[in-house]
Amino acid sequence: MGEVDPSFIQAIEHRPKLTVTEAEGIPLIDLSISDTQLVVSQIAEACKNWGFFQVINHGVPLQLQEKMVLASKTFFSLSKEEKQRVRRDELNPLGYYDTEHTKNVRDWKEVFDFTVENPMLLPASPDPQDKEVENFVNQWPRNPQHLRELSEAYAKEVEKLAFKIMGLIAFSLGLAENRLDELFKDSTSFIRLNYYPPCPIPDLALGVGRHKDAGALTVLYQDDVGGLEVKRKTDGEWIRVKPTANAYIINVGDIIQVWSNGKYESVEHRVMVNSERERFSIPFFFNPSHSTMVKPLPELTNDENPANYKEYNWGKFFSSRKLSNFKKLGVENLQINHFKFRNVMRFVVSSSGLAS
Ligand SMILES: O=C(O)CCC(=O)C(=O)O
Ligand SMILES: [Fe+2]
Repeated sequence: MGEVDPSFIQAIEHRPKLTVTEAEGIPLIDLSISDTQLVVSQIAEACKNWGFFQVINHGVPLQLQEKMVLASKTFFSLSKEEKQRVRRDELNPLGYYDTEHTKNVRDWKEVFDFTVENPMLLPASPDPQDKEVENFVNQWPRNPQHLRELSEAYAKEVEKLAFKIMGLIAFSLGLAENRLDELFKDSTSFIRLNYYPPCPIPDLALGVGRHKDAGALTVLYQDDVGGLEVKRKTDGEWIRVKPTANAYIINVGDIIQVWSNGKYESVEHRVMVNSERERFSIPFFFNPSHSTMVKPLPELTNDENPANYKEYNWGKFFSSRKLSNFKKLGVENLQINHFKFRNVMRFVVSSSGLAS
């Protein structure tokens, strides 16, 4: 084993256990069931109890998914020089990147990011006074040649699934199915191709460190290797999400947590790596337009159940996150907790659970 860059090493309390707990408990939901009420109630339970679930019979053509995975494998198998040609930088956050950090520890992975809307509009800076908006444009490698065409077709299909699940979630909150749809016009949704190479120190490093997804919803493909772990809400134990053939993993992001006024929480997760097999995954991050002001939905708040979060602008939040990854600020990056009201009267009995 050669020398490993110390920036990959997790603090002792965040290192993974090599004995894996694989729970049967993470719900598997069949979207082809004609009883919509049943599907909606399954989704409500899953969002409340886990923040995670898997879906089958989801409508994304299997052949397209297989081609997408194959193209991703081909891209990551190219030489470093070839991949660096589409490297992302401070000016363009899209493309290839191999030094991603989560909470200031380096992740054992390489990624390739592209947006669904091309170009994508985002604030030029996180500064609230700066009103400038910038266009971000995808960068495509020369190889594999068909990556662009394939990625665009795949993005369309997965986006359809994301809208469908968002509709079911809205329904489960007592809202009209299309209540949130318009917020995803001019979306900032993006897809990440993840490649986790075999790792000589799987007990010290992580493919992705513990984090919550900042957007609305994540629709994730994972291969059969396994490694994704979810922090179980009941006891804080890290639980492995069992790879399930032809399933997508869905998780609630921070924005749904705020929209639902905390009813559906965004749950922490991480990715373990292993010393034998490389792993591929493809998350689709379903994000609203940059101009969206995120706050608890008025239909879900009232005098008895007041808003638990202050309003924030999604575009500014997103660009602040992107920037903190480049600058490696050495401090905690922006979290939705920072927008939580500290209502002493309401939370006096459970103050310990609020500080996180
Ligand atoms: O690779 C995975 O299974 C999940 C990756 C992830 O959580 C992320 O990219 O946000
Ligand atoms: Fe994630």
